[in-house]
Amino acid sequence: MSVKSGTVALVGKPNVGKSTLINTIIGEKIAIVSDKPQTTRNRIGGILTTKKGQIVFYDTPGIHKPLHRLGQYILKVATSSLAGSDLLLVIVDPTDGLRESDRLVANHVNQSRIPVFLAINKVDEYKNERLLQDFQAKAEELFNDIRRTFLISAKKGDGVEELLETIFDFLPEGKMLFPEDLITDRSSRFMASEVIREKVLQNTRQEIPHSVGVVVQEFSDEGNILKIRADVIVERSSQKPIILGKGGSMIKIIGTEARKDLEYIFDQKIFLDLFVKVREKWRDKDTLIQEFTNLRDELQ
Ligand SMILES: Nc1nc2c(ncn2[C@@H]2O[C@H](COP(=O)(O)OP(=O)(O)OP(=O)(O)O)[C@@H](O)[C@H]2O)c(=O)[nH]1
Repeated sequence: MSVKSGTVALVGKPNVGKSTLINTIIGEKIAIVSDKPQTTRNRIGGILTTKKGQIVFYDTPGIHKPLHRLGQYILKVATSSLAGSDLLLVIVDPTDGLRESDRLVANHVNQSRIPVFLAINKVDEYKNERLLQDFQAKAEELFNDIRRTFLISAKKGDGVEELLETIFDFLPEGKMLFPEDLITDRSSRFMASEVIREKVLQNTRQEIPHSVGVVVQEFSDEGNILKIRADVIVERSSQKPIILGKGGSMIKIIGTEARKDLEYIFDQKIFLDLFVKVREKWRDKDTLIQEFTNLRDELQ
């Protein structure tokens, strides 16, 4: 029997809901989510397999103006993820409006000459119909090759079913690209480092979230327990006490929340040990960026 298959890159400025949508589509946590822009640093594949076929969705970092070397790398991952996709799913956020950063996204998308589906996300928070129509018209003007526009809520799942059906209809006939029980192209080790980083992002403020890298030093399955030891890297010594918290209270919260999520994801008991380390200005040093962000493979 023939099936439909192809790759779809989720594209948009930071914070529009790309990672939330990929998690809703796959029905599992594939990509971490926070209310801070530039949460996603890597290209992360989420694999949807149904009777109709298989779609590989790529969550990409938000397209933005880079402020440091790490930002340049992340932008490169975001823009190079577009190439080779069968379809771009561009996400815009009416609660934030259209900004310069959406125009930056449109430049990259239009240059790619890949067909576009436009998803207007967070409609659960944006109920005024006239304003929404206005927003939709302005967003559609930005992109050259829009085939369809959808109003969705990635968080609540509204409109997502119709979106998926239409993507399947659009994709060519082909063969399954991955084994049918696989839901991501990322390793368990990668997931562990991302979930730890998510908990840092969710529990800290201002510049801390963006200054953090996570390196998994040990990941060993000891039968009845999965042992994970990881370093949380910050870029200034003044940031270390903030991550540790009073008497170690903050790192304890981060560790407990990460352990609970990882136990759910891996369906296994986990022993998680976290260490906070300082590497001055790591976000501006090439070798340290590759070491602390899992970007090494993507940038080759
Ligand atoms: N109300 C509402 N909030 C949403 C929806 N989708 C995402 N959000 C919120 O928007 C914020 C950003 O979501 P993410 O999924 O991390 O966004 P992203 O586009 O992947 O962000 P980057 O990694 O920075 O590129 C989070 O606080 C989400 O909970 C939605 O449909 N409705």
